Amino acid sequence: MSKMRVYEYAKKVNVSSKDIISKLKDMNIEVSNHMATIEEETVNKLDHTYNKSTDTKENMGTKSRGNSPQNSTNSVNENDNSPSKEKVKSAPKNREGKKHSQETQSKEKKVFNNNNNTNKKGRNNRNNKKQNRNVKSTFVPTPPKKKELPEKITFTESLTVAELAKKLHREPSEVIKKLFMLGVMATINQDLEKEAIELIATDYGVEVEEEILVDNTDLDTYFTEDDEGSVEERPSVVTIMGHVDHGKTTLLDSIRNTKVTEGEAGGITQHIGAYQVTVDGKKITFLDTPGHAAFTTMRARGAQVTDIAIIVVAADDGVMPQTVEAINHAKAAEVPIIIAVNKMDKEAANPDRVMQELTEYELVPEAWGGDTIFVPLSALSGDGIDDLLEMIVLVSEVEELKANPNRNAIGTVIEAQLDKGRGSVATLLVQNGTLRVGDPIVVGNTFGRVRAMVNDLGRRVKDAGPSTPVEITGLNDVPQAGDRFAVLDDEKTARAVGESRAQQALQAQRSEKSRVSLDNLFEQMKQGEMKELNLVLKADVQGSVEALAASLQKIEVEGVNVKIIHTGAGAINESDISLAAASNAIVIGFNVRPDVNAKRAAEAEDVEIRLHRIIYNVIEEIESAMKGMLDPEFEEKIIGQAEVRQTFKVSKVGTIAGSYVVEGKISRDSGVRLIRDGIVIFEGELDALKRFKDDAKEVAKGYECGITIKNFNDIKEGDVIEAFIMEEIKR
Ligand SMILES: Nc1nc2c(ncn2[C@@H]2O[C@H](COP(=O)(O)OP(=O)(O)OP(=O)(O)O)[C@@H](O)[C@H]2O)c(=O)[nH]1
Repeated sequence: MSKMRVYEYAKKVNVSSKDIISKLKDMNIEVSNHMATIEEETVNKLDHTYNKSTDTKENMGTKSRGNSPQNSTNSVNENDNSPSKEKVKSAPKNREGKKHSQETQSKEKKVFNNNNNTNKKGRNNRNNKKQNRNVKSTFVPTPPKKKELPEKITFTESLTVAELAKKLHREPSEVIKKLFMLGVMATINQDLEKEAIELIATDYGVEVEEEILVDNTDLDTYFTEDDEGSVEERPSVVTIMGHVDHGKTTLLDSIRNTKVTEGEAGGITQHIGAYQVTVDGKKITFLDTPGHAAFTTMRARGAQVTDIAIIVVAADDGVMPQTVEAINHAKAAEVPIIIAVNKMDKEAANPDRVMQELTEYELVPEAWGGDTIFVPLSALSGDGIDDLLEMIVLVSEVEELKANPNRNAIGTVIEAQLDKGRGSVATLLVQNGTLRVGDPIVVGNTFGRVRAMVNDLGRRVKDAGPSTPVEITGLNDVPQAGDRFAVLDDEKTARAVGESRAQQALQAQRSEKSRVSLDNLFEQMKQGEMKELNLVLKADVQGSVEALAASLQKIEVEGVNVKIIHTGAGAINESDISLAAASNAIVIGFNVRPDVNAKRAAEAEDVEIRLHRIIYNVIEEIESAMKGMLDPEFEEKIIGQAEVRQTFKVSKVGTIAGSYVVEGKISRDSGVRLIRDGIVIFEGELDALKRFKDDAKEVAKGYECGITIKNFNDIKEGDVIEAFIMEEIKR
């Protein structure tokens, strides 16, 4: 027998082409469709099968379809020597088949009729079994390589076609075909969108689930909401703001002195950046850094720690620029405002004026029909402070401030610094949960285990609940004020998260670094016409760093702004220098010195280090440095005049003005103006300046010269040629 086409053979043995294709597939012979040619050898094999089973053909065509799966299985069991037993048992094929028949059969008939239609195959498998049973010890087709479909696949974000195929235990080509049928054109390495993945999986009848990656290095993920049932009332956190000298510090001190010791007999207050007082059995937490700079710095870092803002206004001074700033900061943060009208003991005190002025900022006292609380007091004498505290308690109650003490602590860094004896010391404000000694913790880009906790009275404590400020030790590095912290379940995770956060921060710093490389600096300047002065700031304590940074960032010299690329507490180290070197920055040390390695590196890399002890000096120095690096400003200076006495027209050269220098000099590189009857006719550049036949660099007063002007020939006798240069003005 010779070669023949599938349909011819099907006709010959009186079965459908589809059956033949399936049969061939079972024999591991791929044919594309019913027109495909089958080799003689294959024909022989088929003959072998079909001839032997011609007596069962009837069964093949009809009965097998009617067979219950049970029968089918039984029939196989009878004929156990066949490897196809496993195949029959493979349930997913049925599942897959069912899916197909329901959803995509019609489509598949068009495209997958060649080899992929498992529905048909399933039926044929059963046919095979039937044959195998009836035709014992005949040719047994090798089982196809297809593996079972998985029950379920998962993916994160996306999968390539190849990855999806692998997960489905299918050939990529098969998946590509399916995608094509579903209207998606894809190549093997193409990333598939979620919809496409779901479409394919559903088509195979495989469950699919997208796994959302939780980035455990993002501290946000730990700042979760608590359910209603688990939260309890917590103390409010209060910030005091106001204009210079209106009495913020005095107020903070007098509250602390009168109240802290009252509650905690014998306690010696300790400055840790925040303290708590007890009023009518309720606690209030005060942030101890007066002024809105700290408040804003924290807010800028995404830390919302303040619940209530007290704005101090001196009754003898009234609303001042920083009062307004403070109001705006509080409003921007959407925290309730209480106005403390201070210095009421003073004769010049005029609380009505304060109230009047504040109405402009929508802060209207209750007595005047508004809802702003005004408390007249004297921070100095202590009068009215109790009223203020009562009002704070009242507002806290209205605000319904709640937290869940029974969870891992989360919160914000109030202050942090490097202590010679204790290492990294950080004041944390617990905002939710309870912080305990021994807790594994991630603080900003640092990590550790809470070694010791000290409260605002300098006492060691074992735990700290919501709204409590505590100073902790045990971190691997100094975090920054405004950094957030979270307690993790175990130290290993804390370390991993902390380390990877530090790494990320470093990378972010590096990428920032590469933004101001020599390669793109010019481009940047050209685009934004903006120059930046990069600075690395190091100071003894984090507080000074922040103060310094805030002041420096305020410096404005036209067109140039300060960019602080790195700050930190502690000595200037080698990494500061390498960062500065890479980003063309100046290093400023405030009350700190470079260590030996840093000194060496700075010399090698030619990095400038500026050491200061007074903030004002730093600012002044930077300001003048910035002025120096501005584009120079130019001023025009007239250097001379020449009278045109004669003109010569020379082809190719143009008009040559035979001139006489009447004043100053004319130089080769000067700009020129042609003046006729006192009117400037033309302004441009000198083209050539000659003395007789020779080029001259400059021609002084009293000498004759030949002048040509670039792109200008309309020169007449009697014209005046004025020469000028642009001179740089020193700032
Ligand atoms: N008479 C009187 N003087 C007060 C009162 N409160 C504060 N002062 C005085 O006002 C001056 C400034 O007070 P501070 O508490 O330093 O003011 P501040 O707002 O903290 O000032 P900065 O820290 O410079 O922003 C000090 O001399 C205080 O003694 C008060 O209630 N009555």
